[in-house]
Amino acid sequence: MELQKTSNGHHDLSPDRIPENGFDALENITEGDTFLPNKSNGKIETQFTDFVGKTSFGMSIFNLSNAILGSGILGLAYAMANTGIILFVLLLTSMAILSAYSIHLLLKSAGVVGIRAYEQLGNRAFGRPGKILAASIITLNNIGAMSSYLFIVKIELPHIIQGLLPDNSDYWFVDGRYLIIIISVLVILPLALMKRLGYLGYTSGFSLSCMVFFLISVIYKKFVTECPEEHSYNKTVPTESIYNSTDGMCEAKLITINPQTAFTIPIIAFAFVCHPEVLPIYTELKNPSKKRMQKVANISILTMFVMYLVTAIFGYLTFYGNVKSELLEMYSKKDTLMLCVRLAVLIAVTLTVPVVLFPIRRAVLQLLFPDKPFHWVRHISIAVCLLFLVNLLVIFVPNIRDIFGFIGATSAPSLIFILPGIFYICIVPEEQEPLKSRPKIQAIAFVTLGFIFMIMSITFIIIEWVTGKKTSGGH
Ligand SMILES: NC(=O)C[C@H](N)C(=O)O
Repeated sequence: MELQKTSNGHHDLSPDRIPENGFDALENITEGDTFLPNKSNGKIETQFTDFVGKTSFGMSIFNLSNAILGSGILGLAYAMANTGIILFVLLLTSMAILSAYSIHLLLKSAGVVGIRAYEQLGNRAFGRPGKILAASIITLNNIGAMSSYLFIVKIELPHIIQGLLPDNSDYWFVDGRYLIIIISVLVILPLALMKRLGYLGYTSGFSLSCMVFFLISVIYKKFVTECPEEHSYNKTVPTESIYNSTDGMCEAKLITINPQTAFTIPIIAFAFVCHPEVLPIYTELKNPSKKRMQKVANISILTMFVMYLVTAIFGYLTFYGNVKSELLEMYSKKDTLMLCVRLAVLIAVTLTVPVVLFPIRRAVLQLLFPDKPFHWVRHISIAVCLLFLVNLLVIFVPNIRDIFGFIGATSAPSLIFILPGIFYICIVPEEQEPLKSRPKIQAIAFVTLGFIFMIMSITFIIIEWVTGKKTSGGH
């Protein structure tokens, strides 16, 4: 059976298996006697005795690729414009490798104790506070992902409507702020009120096809679009190019640094987050073994790496220094092909919003009302509050870059680097790997790197926000 979407809006064990109000229920399954540590060949291996995964190797790759792929792809050309091609490729490659290493740490920790959910690793490492911490970071990440999806609606729906209108008049219904409220109330809320995700969980195939369609169009457009010499988007701070002496907006830079470079690592980190999905997908895998799951992860990461690189390069080589933090926004409103791409991406992200909302609500219910049975009032009010909060955020945040930046600098390094490293250090027993053994030292270095990324990114982003506001008086 295919997985359903979960923590970052992607895949989940079927709701029939994990009850709506379910972290503790999950904990009973995962940490009870359903997993039998099996000491064969002198190695401790844990088997999922209650559950036989049925998802094939290929389907698992598809599911994990879907978990990785999201709105992050739209920000990568902007990231490349602010680092230059070489620096970007180096950073993207490093993040892909580190992301695969992080999955190795998660799989190894999960293998020791037989756990199938990210939060449960937190529980195993630090008890309830660990579980609450992991759940809160996943929730923050999901709220960020949800906001970025809704932000795309805010930017793109007006473009689609304008593309269909004969004139360019500024009607109220081409204002993205009103449109997201309308879409939230008429489309997202009713879907979010369903008791179960049902078929919504299966939209992943559709989303992936939309993104492939987007990718092909971005490549095609590179060859038929002239670089806009004079674009309405004004850079407020001059670009300082190390490699090129001239500062033309229509030439490719190999290495460049400017204040917006601060957003590069967060955008790339955001784009690779899929880590809360890895263990549920592992549980569903047919003939599961760590090696097999690592292969699934490596292939998915490699595929997404190629997709990200191609999008960034062709997006950048179409618009060069003019490119905005949401690539789609750059294309002409009157272009029929791009109108179709916009529509496809828009439907995909709109359907993903309620799917991302479900796990957030589950976490909130679990944290605030742990032992209470299902109740419609709680179910509905949490969805309404979450949507209200995300709408407010999307209305007041001026740029999708700020969402990528904030989430990519806080929850993304925590989910990719800090938590998996710490879980590994705490969960893998000293007898098996002492603190001074190579794998543990590597894990410690990995956690440190995560903290460095986090502190560096947050500092640079705050500096950019403060100085950027001073020079431009807002955006
Ligand atoms: N936080 C996430 O789940 C982001 C996802 N990797 C994306 O690119 O949209």
